[in-house]
Amino acid sequence: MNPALHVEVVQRSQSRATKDFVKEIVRSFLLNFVSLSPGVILSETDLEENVELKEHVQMITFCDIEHDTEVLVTETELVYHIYKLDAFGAESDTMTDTSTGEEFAAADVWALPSEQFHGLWESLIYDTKLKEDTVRFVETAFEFADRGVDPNVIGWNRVVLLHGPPGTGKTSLCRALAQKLSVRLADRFPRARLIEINAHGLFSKWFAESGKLVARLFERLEEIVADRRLLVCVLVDEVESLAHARRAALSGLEPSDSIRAVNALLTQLDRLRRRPNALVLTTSNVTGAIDVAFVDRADIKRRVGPPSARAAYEILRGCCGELMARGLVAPREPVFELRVLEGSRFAESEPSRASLRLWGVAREAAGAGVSGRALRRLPFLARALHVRDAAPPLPRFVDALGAALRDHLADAADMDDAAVHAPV
Ligand SMILES: Nc1ncnc2c1ncn2[C@@H]1O[C@H](COP(=O)(O)OP(=O)(O)OP(=O)(O)O)[C@@H](O)[C@H]1O
Repeated sequence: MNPALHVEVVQRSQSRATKDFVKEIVRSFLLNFVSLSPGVILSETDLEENVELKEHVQMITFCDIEHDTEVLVTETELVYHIYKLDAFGAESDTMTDTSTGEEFAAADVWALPSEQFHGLWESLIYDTKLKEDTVRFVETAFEFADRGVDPNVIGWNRVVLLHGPPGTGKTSLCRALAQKLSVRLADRFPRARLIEINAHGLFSKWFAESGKLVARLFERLEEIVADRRLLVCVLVDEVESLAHARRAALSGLEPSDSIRAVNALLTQLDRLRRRPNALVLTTSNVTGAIDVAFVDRADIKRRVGPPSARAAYEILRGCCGELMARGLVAPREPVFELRVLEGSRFAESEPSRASLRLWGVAREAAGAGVSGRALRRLPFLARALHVRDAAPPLPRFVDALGAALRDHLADAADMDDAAVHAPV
C-alpha cells in the first residue's frame, strides 16, 4: 500500500450534516475515480452535478504532502479531513495602558481553520519540500508529546523558527501551517487558535507599561492553553526584535523594568512550549544566531529563501491565470506547467511562446534574488504602468511583466545606492 493521501473537505457553513455523513458522500463520489492527482482542488463547479455534494461540500483538496505523482485509488489509503471554515476573522486581544487609557492590541486571535487563511498553503510555492517537511516535523513533535517521549532522552520540541530575507513568505507560512495543523490534527484537537503576539508593539511604544501588559497577556494565554483539547499556535514575528529590545535595555538605553518585561516574555514563551497542546512559531529576518535562548533550541529551524526560477515561474503562472480568469488579460490561453514546457513537444511551438517568455522573466527574477512578495506585485505594476489596452493578450502582458521586473530591479539598485550614500 502507498502512503496515505490526505483528502481535505471543506463543508459548507450552512450544512448541518454530520462529518461522518459528509465523509461518506465524498467517499462514494471518489469511487468514480480510478486515480487521483495530489495538489488538485475540486471546487463548486466540479461538484455541482452531484446533488448531495452541492448541498454540503464547498471544496475538496487532494493534498500533495506525500505524493508527487498521481495515485491509484485502489492502492492508496485515503485519509479524510472534514471541516468548516471560521468566517469571523481575527479578534484583537486589546489591553489598556493604565497611564494614558489608550487601547493597544497585544495580540490577534484567530479561530482556525479560518476563511481568511483558506488557500494560503497552496499559494505558497517553494522549490524544495519546505512546506511538507515542516508539517511532518510538527506532526512528529505532537506525536512525541502525545506518547510522553522524554525530551531529555530524545531531543525534540515544538518551537519552529523560519528565518530568511524579507518578503519570502515566512509569516504566511506560519499562518498556513497553523491552519493546516488545525485540519490535520482535528481528531486530537477539535478546536484550534492562532495567537499572533504583537511583540514589536509591546516593546516599542509601551515600554513603561510593558511588564504589566506581558503579565496580563500570558494570564490570558494560560487560560486558553488550559483547555487540552484546544490546539494553541502562538506566532511571534521578527523574534530578533526581542533580543534587540533586551540588548538596548541592558546597555542602559531603556529603563530597567523593560529588561524584566522582555525577559518575562521570553520566560513565558519558554514555559508555553512545554504545554502539550501548544506550538510556538517564530520568524526572523536575521540569518545568524539570534540572542534568544528558547529560539536557539528550536528543533524545527528552516531557512526560507527567495523563489528559485521554477518557483518564480509557478508564482507568475498563477498570477497570469488569475488575470485571465478575471478578464484583465484576454483571450484565455494556457500557460504551460514547466515540466510540459520542458518536454520537446512544446519547445518553440506557437502555443508555448508566451510561456517560454514567462520562463525567461522568472529566470531573470530568480537570478536577481527577487522575493516572493515583490514577484506577486509585478503583475499589478505591469498592468498599471506597461500596458495601455483594457485586456492585453498574454504575450504582450508577459512582456509588460518583464518591463515591470526591470523597473523593480532599477528601483532596488537606487535604494541600495541611497543606503550606501546615506549619512551615518
Ligand atoms: N515562495 C512564495 N510563494 C508564493 N508567494 C510568496 C512566496 N514568498 C512570498 N510570497 C508572498 O509574499 C507576501 C509576503 O509574505 P510574508 O509577509 O509572509 O513574508 P515574510 O517573509 O514574513 O516577510 P517579512 O520578513 O518582511 O515580514 C505574501 O503575500 C506571500 O504570499
